[in-house]
Amino acid sequence: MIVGILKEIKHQENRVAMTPAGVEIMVANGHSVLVEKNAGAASGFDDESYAGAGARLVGNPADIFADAEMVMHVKEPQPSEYDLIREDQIVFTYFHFAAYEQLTHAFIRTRGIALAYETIEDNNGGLPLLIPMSEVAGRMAVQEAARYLERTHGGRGILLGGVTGVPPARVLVLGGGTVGTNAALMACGLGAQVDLIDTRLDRLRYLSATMPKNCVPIMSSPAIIRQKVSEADVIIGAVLLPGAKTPKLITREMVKTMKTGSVIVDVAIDQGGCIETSRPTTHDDPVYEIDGVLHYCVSNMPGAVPMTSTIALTNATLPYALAIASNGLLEAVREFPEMQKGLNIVRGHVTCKGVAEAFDLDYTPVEKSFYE
Ligand SMILES: NC(=O)C1=CN([C@@H]2O[C@H](COP(=O)(O)OP(=O)(O)OC[C@H]3O[C@@H](n4cnc5c(N)ncnc54)[C@H](O)[C@@H]3O)[C@@H](O)[C@H]2O)C=CC1
Ligand SMILES: CC(=O)C(=O)O
Repeated sequence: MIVGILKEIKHQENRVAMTPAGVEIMVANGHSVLVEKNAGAASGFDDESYAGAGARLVGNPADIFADAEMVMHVKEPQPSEYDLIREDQIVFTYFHFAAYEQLTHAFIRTRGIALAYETIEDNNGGLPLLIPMSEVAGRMAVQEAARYLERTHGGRGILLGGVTGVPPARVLVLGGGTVGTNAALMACGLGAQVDLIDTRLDRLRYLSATMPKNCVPIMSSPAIIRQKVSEADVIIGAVLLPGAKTPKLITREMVKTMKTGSVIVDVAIDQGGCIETSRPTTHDDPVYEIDGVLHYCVSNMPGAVPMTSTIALTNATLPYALAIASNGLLEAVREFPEMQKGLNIVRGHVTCKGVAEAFDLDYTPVEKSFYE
């Protein structure tokens, strides 16, 4: 198969969809890999290393869209790319359609095949292509919160861990999945007092048994969230309903009860965010203030640490990309059944229930979409 690796064009996105080591494996398996010039530069991979791995370097993204049967990105296609996507072309990337109505309608019109990293889901509810970036974003969330709590960055002027005789900051983490657990571990490591909220009793039981003593796993309810919000110095939003728009668990009224200079990091912003006052921001201008509370809502946080993130992402995506290239999409889905849930839009049909519900569109089961 001809596989295309595009340079990211989303603002301040520095990752790339495949490392030279990944390209070498694709080429060794008989595939042609087209890599856009400079695609890996910000992740520390120069054009020579891609050429050395057997890639053909291409100057113009339009040529990659024209030749490749599957194109790989990190983030969602941008408006300048919509018209380049061809019917039946596989686009393998993070889409987060439920948060982007314009992108959803544009992709439907292309009649291409959208295979979304973030909704590939195994039988146990695991999200193998979201996990590595959620690990990065969860860990980063605490770094960012610590930075913006500093007075010099507009925050309350407190240290997450406190010091002898001075209490630590209180951190509220909404969602005890990958982002939430990684954030809680980092905050605990720095000495903060952490409340970690989730809806799943079995998950809470596991977290109670494995998390440090300064982390308290708690069952989610509007009442407990209301109480904990008013006590928190930091809130980290890490809730997910795969494929769907994130529920708003914290209202503007609740944000008003927070202390001046406290910090919200809404990591879940890529699916719409779980706090009513959240709106997407960029690495250039990551923070804004509402009712005295700083909001950090960058929708591509791992893009700030591309050398770590690009390798972690390729480690997870490569087996799937290789299976598609070697055996075709349908056979690859038979080999890795979790990929079926990754198919969000197929030949003009919305095949992900969460996306259909977000925009009141017709839902078509994947099996039907290939034959209509
Ligand atoms: N902004 C960024 O750069 C990045 C954002 N993300 C996003 O972070 C979000 C979380 O991702 P993961 O941790 O991987 O998902 P996950 O599926 O591992 O965890 C989500 C957790 O939310 C819990 N949950 C659902 N409803 C809840 C409720 N009402 N109250 C409390 N908890 C609830 C679930 O039980 C689950 O444990 C996703 O939207 C993901 O796309 C991930 C990576 C980077
Ligand atoms: C998960 C995601 O959207 C990201 O890593 O940017």
